[in-house]
Amino acid sequence: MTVFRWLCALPVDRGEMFTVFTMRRMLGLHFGSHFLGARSCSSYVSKMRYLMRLKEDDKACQEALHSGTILLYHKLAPLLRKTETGAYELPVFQAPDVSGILDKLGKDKELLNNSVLIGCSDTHVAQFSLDVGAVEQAAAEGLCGGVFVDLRKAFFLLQNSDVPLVTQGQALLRWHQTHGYCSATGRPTHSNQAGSQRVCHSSGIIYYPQMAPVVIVLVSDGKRCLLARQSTFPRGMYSALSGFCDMGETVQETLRREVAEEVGLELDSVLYSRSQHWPLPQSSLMIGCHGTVTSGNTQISLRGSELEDARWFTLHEIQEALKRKIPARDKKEGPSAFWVPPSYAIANQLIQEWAGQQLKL
Ligand SMILES: NC(=O)C1=CN([C@@H]2O[C@H](COP(=O)(O)OP(=O)(O)OC[C@H]3O[C@@H](n4cnc5c(N)ncnc54)[C@H](O)[C@@H]3O)[C@@H](O)[C@H]2O)C=CC1
Ligand SMILES: [Mg+2]
Repeated sequence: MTVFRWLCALPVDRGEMFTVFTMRRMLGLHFGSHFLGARSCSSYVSKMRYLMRLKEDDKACQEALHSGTILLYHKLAPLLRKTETGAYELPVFQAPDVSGILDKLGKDKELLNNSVLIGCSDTHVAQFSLDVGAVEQAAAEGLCGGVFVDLRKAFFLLQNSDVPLVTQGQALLRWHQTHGYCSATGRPTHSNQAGSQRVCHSSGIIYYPQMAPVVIVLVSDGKRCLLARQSTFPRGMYSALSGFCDMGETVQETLRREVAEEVGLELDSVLYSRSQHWPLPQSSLMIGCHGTVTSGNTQISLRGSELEDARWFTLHEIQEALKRKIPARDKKEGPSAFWVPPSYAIANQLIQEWAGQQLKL
């Protein structure tokens, strides 16, 4: 029995997720390699301390903005630029470039101060994102030499390594755009320079950017895996089961409930795999797991209108779907050929991980 199978055998109600986290760390599996990364610890610590300072010190953050880099968005659509090879990249600007563009478009250069901090390079060059939705889109595109693209589409166009920064930038901008008022007093809230919090001066309430916890689980019966589709998904796309955590639930309670609610199955065991920030439609922290059901417990029963279809797929079907161009456009296979979310999405990563483990059995 492989390590994967052995870990999967942990019962869902006794083998708490924490046990699984610890075991995976001890075994040096995926979790460890994500977590430790390749960079030296001291450079990482100094970066994190620098970012902390920028969040706490408005003056230092404003200085960092003037020497930093900025990603641009228009009504939350990131700016992309097509390269000579036909690939898309994320153009970055500096504060004087953005001031110049705003000036040419007749807008107040003060708009630059709405930039929010999203990270910094190894050499402490701060990275910001800014929404220039107040200016005319085509004029801004002309001056910036790119196009503002809906984030969903950008997932298919960008390199995977560019996606986390662009989604983080969009999510933080969206949060500011929807938290302009205090929910207790109705008065305006004010952001700090970094954009890491907003405060209502009248009530003193401080608001912090939030993500909703969501579980996503790839259920397997040992030989096949279960994927489902909502009617709003693009044609032919199936994904792993997912659902928002209810107030007061643990991760394993949500996993068990969502699988029971959506497909009428009872999970036998679960294994934490990885997590991902997902910006759509609003920020979620996706907690990705593998789940198993016993072979006598595989009869799917859909409830209500949430899922349009749910099916068991064989390893061969999954391998074909992973190879397929997405969205599926192969004329021979027809527009509704089965495909899975793009490689950046955690659903895809869970599917790939399952397929890899099946091949080792
Ligand atoms: N990155 C990835 O690979 C994937 C990401 N997702 C994301 O996971 C999220 C949850 O997926 P679903 O299966 O649709 O969830 P779900 O199964 O919990 O159903 C959504 C429904 O739950 C209710 N709900 C409860 N709490 C909510 C909250 N905090 N925000 C919004 N609705 C809430 C609403 O009625 C909503 O229509 C979605 O945002 C989706 O974009 C889903 C699949 C793959
Ligand atoms: Mg769901």
